[in-house]
Order: sequence, then C-alpha cells, then structure tokens
Amino acid sequence: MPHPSSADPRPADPPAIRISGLSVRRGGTTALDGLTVTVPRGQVVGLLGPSGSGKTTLMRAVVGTQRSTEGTIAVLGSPAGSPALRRKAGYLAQAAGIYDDLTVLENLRYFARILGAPASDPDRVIRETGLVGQAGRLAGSLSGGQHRRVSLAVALLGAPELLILDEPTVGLDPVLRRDLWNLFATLASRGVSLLVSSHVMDEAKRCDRILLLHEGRLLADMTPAELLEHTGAPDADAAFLILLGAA
Ligand SMILES: Nc1ncnc2c1ncn2[C@@H]1O[C@H](COP(=O)(O)OP(=O)(O)OP(=O)(O)O)[C@@H](O)[C@H]1O
Repeated sequence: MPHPSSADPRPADPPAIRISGLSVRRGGTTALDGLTVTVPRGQVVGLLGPSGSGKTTLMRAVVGTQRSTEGTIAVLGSPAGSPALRRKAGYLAQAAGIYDDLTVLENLRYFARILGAPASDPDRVIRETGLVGQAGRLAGSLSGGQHRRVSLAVALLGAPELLILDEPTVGLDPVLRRDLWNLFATLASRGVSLLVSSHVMDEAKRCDRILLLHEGRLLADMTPAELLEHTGAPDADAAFLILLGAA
C-alpha cells in the first residue's frame, strides 16, 4: 500500500473550511443567502462569480471580519475569527494593507515580526511573489500589480495552513499570472489549502475545485472537468454563461 505523503491530510483533520447556512445582509441587500459548502484541505479552490455575487463577503466571513453573519463557519476546525487562526490563515484582502512609506522588505520584516514568523520569511515570500528586484523600493512607488504582490507576500508570511486570497491576480500580466497559479499549485501540493477568488473565468481551469456564486447562492461546486462535462461547454467561460443563464 502506498504511504501517504506528508501533504496528505490526516483522516481526523477537519476540512479547511466548513460553512453551514451562512446568510449575510449588507446595506439592505442579501449578500449571502443560506450558503452551505465545504472547502477540502490541500486543494486550490476557486471562488468565481459575477461582480456583486458575494465572493468578498464570503471571504470576509471566513476570516471573521464580516459583521452580521448568520449560520456557522469552522476554519481548520475552529470558529471563524478565533485568535488561534491568526497564524494559521493568511488573508489577501481587496484593499492593500501595507505601508507606502516603507520599502517592500521593511513592510515584510514588520509584518513578519508581528506574526512571529521566521526571520528568513521576508526573503522567501519576496522570491515566491517575484519581487526580488523591488525589495528595496518604497511600496508607494510600485506599480499596481507590484503593490498587490506585496500584499500577497504578507499573506504568505509564516507559511499559513490556509490562504484566503481575494483576487490575487488582478492587474497582473499573463506571465506573472501563470507564475502565481504555479505557486498556488506548489503550495497545495505541500498540503496548504487555498480559497482564491477571481473574475477571470479562464483561471478556473487552474483550480482543483470551483465554487460558482450567483446572487449570494452556490450555483456549482465541482472540478473543472465536471464543469465542462455538466454543461457540455468547450471552455470555462462558456460553461459559466450556461450556468448563469440557467440560474
Ligand atoms: N460596504 C457595503 N455596503 C453595502 N453593501 C455592500 C457593501 N459591500 C458589498 N455590498 C453588497 O453585497 C453584495 C455582495 O458584494 P461582494 O463585494 O461580496 O461581491 P463580489 O462578488 O466580491 O463582487 P466583486 O467581484 O465586484 O468584488 C452586493 O450586492 C454588494 O452590493
């Protein structure tokens, strides 16, 4: 019998995220409507859906920053927002949370100290996000895509077990986009669980599983191959249009 690799979750491990009956109202609208879903460990799970479908709200609820939630969310077996999760889960929010008057390296050293991450971590995450050439530059002088990658690098500090990444590839050119998706796959092969939102339906094929949201409800939870088979569509773009059209 093959030995499980170190990346294999132990049978007793709870899933990365288990959500049950999650509803959220924001500004008078129902942002999430009775959502029940499980995100498995060690996979890249894509969170896709049209603008306003509830992707950011779902991620905020998972990291515990969304108010007025109804239902239950367990993250790595603990309630969302628990202090125990601070070092186990990394979050890339839509708004950057870095200091423009510090260099890239200074930002990362600062956040590494707060997290208690190893002193070698800033250099590692700078390499992983392709920022070696920008390490000494002030964050405020970077391009939009570079700036965003610094925020992503912060989320990678401390080697968290779970990464919740809200549109990590937005504003990146195709080469950087590909490099980041390769990094996500490598992290998942080491056992890291990733929930990654995207507007780019084509990125769906880089995911192990896809969650498709529509008006706060889960429209699909399947692998990219199942998505094409289920819809009979030639690509993810067409598949989503079919699913959204039928919703
Ligand atoms: N700050 C807010 N105040 C009130 N309503 C909000 C707020 N932020 C989002 N909403 C509403 O909540 C719903 C879900 O928004 P959310 O930002 O989660 O969607 P999204 O799928 O992440 O969209 P996008 O892809 O455009 O970022 C939408 O109807 C939106 O209008």
